[in-house]
Amino acid sequence: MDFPFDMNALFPERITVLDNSLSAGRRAHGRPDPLLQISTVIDELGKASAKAQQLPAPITSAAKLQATRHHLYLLKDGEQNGGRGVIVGFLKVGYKKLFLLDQRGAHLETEPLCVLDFYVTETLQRHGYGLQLFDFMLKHKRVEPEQMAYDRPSPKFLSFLEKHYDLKNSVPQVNNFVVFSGFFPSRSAVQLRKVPPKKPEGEIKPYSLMEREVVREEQRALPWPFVRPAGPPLSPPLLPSSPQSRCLSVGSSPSRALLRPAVAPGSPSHQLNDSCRARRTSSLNRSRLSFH
Ligand SMILES: CC(=O)SCCNC(=O)CCNC(=O)[C@H](O)C(C)(C)COP(=O)(O)OP(=O)(O)OC[C@H]1O[C@@H](n2cnc3c(N)ncnc32)[C@H](O)[C@@H]1OP(=O)(O)O
Repeated sequence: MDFPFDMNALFPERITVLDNSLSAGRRAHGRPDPLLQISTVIDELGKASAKAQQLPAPITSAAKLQATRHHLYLLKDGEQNGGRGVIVGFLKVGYKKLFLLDQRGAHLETEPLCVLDFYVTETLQRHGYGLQLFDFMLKHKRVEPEQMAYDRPSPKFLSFLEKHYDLKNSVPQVNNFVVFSGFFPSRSAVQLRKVPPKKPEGEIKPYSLMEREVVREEQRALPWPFVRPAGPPLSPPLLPSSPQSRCLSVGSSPSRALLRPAVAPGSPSHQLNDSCRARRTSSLNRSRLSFH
């Protein structure tokens, strides 16, 4: 991806780590970083990533990065574009409070580092750039791939994780985060706490909101399970098979959702949870067949 300005001047390093300051590190001649140009790069990458993943709206933008404590790793090839450099791709990570199910189905409160967005320019995919970005991030964050959670990984990303890090056995969840079998034993007691049996309402957030779900939530007036008033939907309804389709339970905002008690097998809620789990699993299976 090339831009009408010099990437090498903007991003001195091959891989730049950006946080909410959007500072690329160098302050040429005492002047601040050209924030506008950096913002343009992030916004365009976010749009390209959303398009590649068929998301309704970007989950990465300069404004979103400024508003969070996420880290964005940006990879350039400094020799392309007549020596001005091109942006190859990016990887965005951040810590999230998540309620996850371990292998035995017990709810656990966790706060892992999550991969939230990941994109390499179409023409440069399968050249090892994604691996360079990911390896850099692992070292920078001092984390192992199996200790991380993955926010609705795409088929390509699942293939990437299996190929490079041998991550293939995911532990079923009721939200759309994916964790692999090494996740639970490898976490320290501090990072992984078993959920106490009872907590005051509102304190526990059962299913954490995904970045990409927030995009949809921002367009909604009322959270599930409240029924929307009559009138046209604010965003198009999702087909069960569409890439944006979600388990309804994930749509509950963490700031609004309450921990629901266990439900009896056969009850409507139980069936809903089952159908959500089945849908995610089937979507993972389906996605493995649909690489192109
Ligand atoms: C939580 C999330 O962020 S989910 C969103 C992930 N992002 C996307 O799906 C956007 C589109 N895809 C991409 O941008 C890239 O393919 C990435 C970021 C997933 C991987 O980056 P790359 O530079 O292509 O990865 P890299 O070259 O290091 O590794 C290649 C491996 O990735 C996987 N992969 C990459 N592209 C593809 C593809 N088109 N089809 C299937 N697998 C692919 C394969 O395992 C591939 O190995 P192979 O070529 O031997 O089959």
